[in-house]
Order: sequence, then structure tokens, then C-alpha cells
Amino acid sequence: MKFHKDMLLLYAITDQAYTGEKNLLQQIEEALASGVTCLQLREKNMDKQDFLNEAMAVRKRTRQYGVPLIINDDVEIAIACNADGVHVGQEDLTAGEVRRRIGPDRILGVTVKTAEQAVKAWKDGADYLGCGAVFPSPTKKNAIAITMDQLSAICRSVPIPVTAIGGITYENVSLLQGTGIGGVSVISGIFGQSDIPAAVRALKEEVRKVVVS
Ligand SMILES: Cc1ncc(COP(=O)(O)OP(=O)(O)O)c(N)n1
Ligand SMILES: Cc1ncsc1CCOP(=O)(O)O
Repeated sequence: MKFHKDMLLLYAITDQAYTGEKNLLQQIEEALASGVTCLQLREKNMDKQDFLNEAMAVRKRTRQYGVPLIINDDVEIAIACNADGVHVGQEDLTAGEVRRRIGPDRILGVTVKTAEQAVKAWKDGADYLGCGAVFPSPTKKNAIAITMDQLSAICRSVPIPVTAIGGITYENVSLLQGTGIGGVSVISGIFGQSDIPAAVRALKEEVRKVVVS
């Protein structure tokens, strides 16, 4: 699937910590059916074969909804399950190395915390950038905080879209207005909610008001 900036509008990222009574596939189905525009499968503690099996099952669902599937960190799994792309951080493989491995057609997302990292990731072939934590995150409590000024500087530094991440809910997303983001990435604000469809719809309505078009 070819990358388009509209895919970044509401980017849902999974986390097994929030499955509760539902399983991950049920949660994903609800998020896809209610309108998320991108889905990242993020498994930090899973055996490789289990991750691949899960990724194949998720792949079927994302195809049905025409929503891109991005695999967190693991290039081999992304290729093996024929995902639409991969997202890597600064501690993972470099963007240039990932681009070489996935080829020109898969989507590449890179986490950045400075404008210098942003420019490098863009030149190395990133399609979009993830930037945060913009608010305190219940999911990643040790995430380094990014100010609104830092986020704006990153958005201005590159011609590719930036998705903000970290503690984002429908209640605080309006605080990102004016930063220049192309969308938001959300874990607990979607998968930590008992009513996932309601959370997705509320977030989507709010985020439309703050993104650059
Ligand atoms: C869209 C998006 N943005 C940022 C991140 C964070 O990635 P990273 O810094 O590699 O941290 P982990 O996800 O590995 O904890 C992301 N996953 N997605
Ligand atoms: C992966 C990641 N990187 C920075 S904050 C974060 C977690 C985002 O989760 P939540 O939306 O629940 O704060």
C-alpha cells in the first residue's frame, strides 16, 4: 500500500496490557470498524513465531478494512506477514538500513525527538515521523517528554508528516493545535477504553480540527 498522509490521521497502536476481557483481535476489529486510519502491531514481549502468527491474523483484518498495517521494530516479521510497513525507534536499526531491507514500496515510520533526527530520518527514506511523549503516557511511563515548541520545530524541519504520541485522548488532543502535526498515535486512549468505538469516533472528530491539511 502506498503511503498517503491521510493514513496518519488516527493511528492506533496495540498493547497487550489493555486487552482485559477482550482479546487483541477483538479490540483490533472494533478499532478498524470504527475508523482508525492506521494500525501498528506492537509486541514487546512475544516469541517471534507467536508474533508472526498474530501478525498474519491481524493482516487479514486490516486488508478487509483497507487500513495499513505497520509492524513495530521487527523488519523480518513485517516482510514475512506482508505488512504495509514498519516503525522503528532511534535504538533500533537505522532508517537507512530498514529502507534497504523493506524496499521502496513499504511504509517506513521513524521515532524522532529532535529536528536533527527528523531531517536524518527523512533523508534516509522515512515516510512519516512519530514524535513524543507529548503528554505523560500511562503506557510508557519512562518516555522522554517533548514540548509543544519542540514538536512544532520538528514538524517545520521536514516535508513529511509527523504523528504525535504519548498520553493523547480526545480530551487533550486540542492542545496540539498549531503544532503542524499530521495526526495522532494512540494506545491507551483507544485500547485502554471500555468503549473502543466511542473513543475512536471522539478522537477522530477532535483530531480533524488540529491537523494540517
Ligand atoms: C507512530 C509511533 N510513534 C512513536 C513510536 C515509539 O517508537 P519507539 O521510540 O521505538 O518506542 P517503542 O514503540 O519501541 O516503545 C511508535 N511505536 N509509533
Ligand atoms: C510508544 C510510546 N512512545 C512514546 S509515548 C508511547 C506510548 C503511547 O501510549 P499512550 O497513548 O497510552 O500514552
